[in-house]
Amino acid sequence: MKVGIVGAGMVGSAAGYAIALRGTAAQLVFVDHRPELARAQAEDIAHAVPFASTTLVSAGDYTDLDSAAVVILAAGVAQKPAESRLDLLSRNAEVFRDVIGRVLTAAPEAILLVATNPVDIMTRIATELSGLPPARVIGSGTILDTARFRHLIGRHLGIAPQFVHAYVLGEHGDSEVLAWQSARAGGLSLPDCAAQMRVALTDGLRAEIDAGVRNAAYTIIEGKGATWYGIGAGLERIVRAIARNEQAILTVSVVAPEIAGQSGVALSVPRIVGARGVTGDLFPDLSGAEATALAASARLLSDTFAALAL
Ligand SMILES: NC(=O)C1=CN([C@@H]2O[C@H](COP(=O)(O)OP(=O)(O)OC[C@H]3O[C@@H](n4cnc5c(N)ncnc54)[C@H](O)[C@@H]3O)[C@@H](O)[C@H]2O)C=CC1
Ligand SMILES: CC(=O)C(=O)O
Repeated sequence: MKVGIVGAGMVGSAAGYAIALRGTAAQLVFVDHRPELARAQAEDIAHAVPFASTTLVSAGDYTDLDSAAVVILAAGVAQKPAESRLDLLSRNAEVFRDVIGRVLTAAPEAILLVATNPVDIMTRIATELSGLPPARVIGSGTILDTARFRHLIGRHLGIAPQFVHAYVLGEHGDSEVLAWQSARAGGLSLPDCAAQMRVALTDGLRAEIDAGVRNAAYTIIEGKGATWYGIGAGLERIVRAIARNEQAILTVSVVAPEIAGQSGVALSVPRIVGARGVTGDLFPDLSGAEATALAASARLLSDTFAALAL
């Protein structure tokens, strides 16, 4: 399978590195409006391949995306310290107006995988600009927030995060919703698992985990200017689900006819991902407060999109 990556900065290159190390794609092509950056990233990542896989890594222009099955969109500006993801919207909408048509001319059959922030609204914009069915325009959504949630729960309980089933829903951003009610580990609810592992799961501890997930990007950006490893691995995970037609359950963002009281909004719930893109949604049990917060998150995304003159 051929994968294209438009935007060869920190996120695009981290995704490409993860894909090349795991051999998820047979061929990987970087495109950037700074061609020298795309070339340098491709060359650097190609030098990792002999240690790991047989992925052919190159840089090119849009025409080199021909026959790509997936194109990752990681082009645009990223947050500076104290900026929110929503602050990036008008600048990155402009980038997508430049990029989407060119990608589809070269690779009309591709699934678009959006990473650029604010990712939910950029997914909605990419869906509108491309005219593709929503199943084929997938935002990375809260895949990263879900990983952060599983990491913190697993660390607290003393179990590997792969065995924690807990999801972050809604916006990939400040209004996201940690779905505690449905979270499980080892077939147990979290309170039961915590009791059997003899660890406390107090309200204070839940609040600490909530803040750790919600504020992770701000803390990391404060420390090193941007985040890239987590999302790079998350993007590889989505590409793998498509490449292997896994029907994996991942929290990704697609435009839905109606969700959490809003129509046409893109936000994350657990979704089934395979070769045809997203083919189904799952709705975890939510507490009353979680359902209210999800509706508020959907409303925020809907209102922000409506305020954007496309
Ligand atoms: N979805 C998620 O969970 C995450 C999303 N992000 C987002 O990913 C995006 C990229 O972040 P970084 O890689 O850190 O930024 P970066 O600045 O390192 O890379 C962005 C790249 O886009 C390129 N670019 C800009 N305009 C372009 C255009 N019109 N055509 C082609 N290429 C263009 C730039 O030359 C640059 O190489 C940001 O919007 C950031 O907020 C970052 C982390 C996590
Ligand atoms: C930057 C960003 O969206 C994140 O790390 O969550």
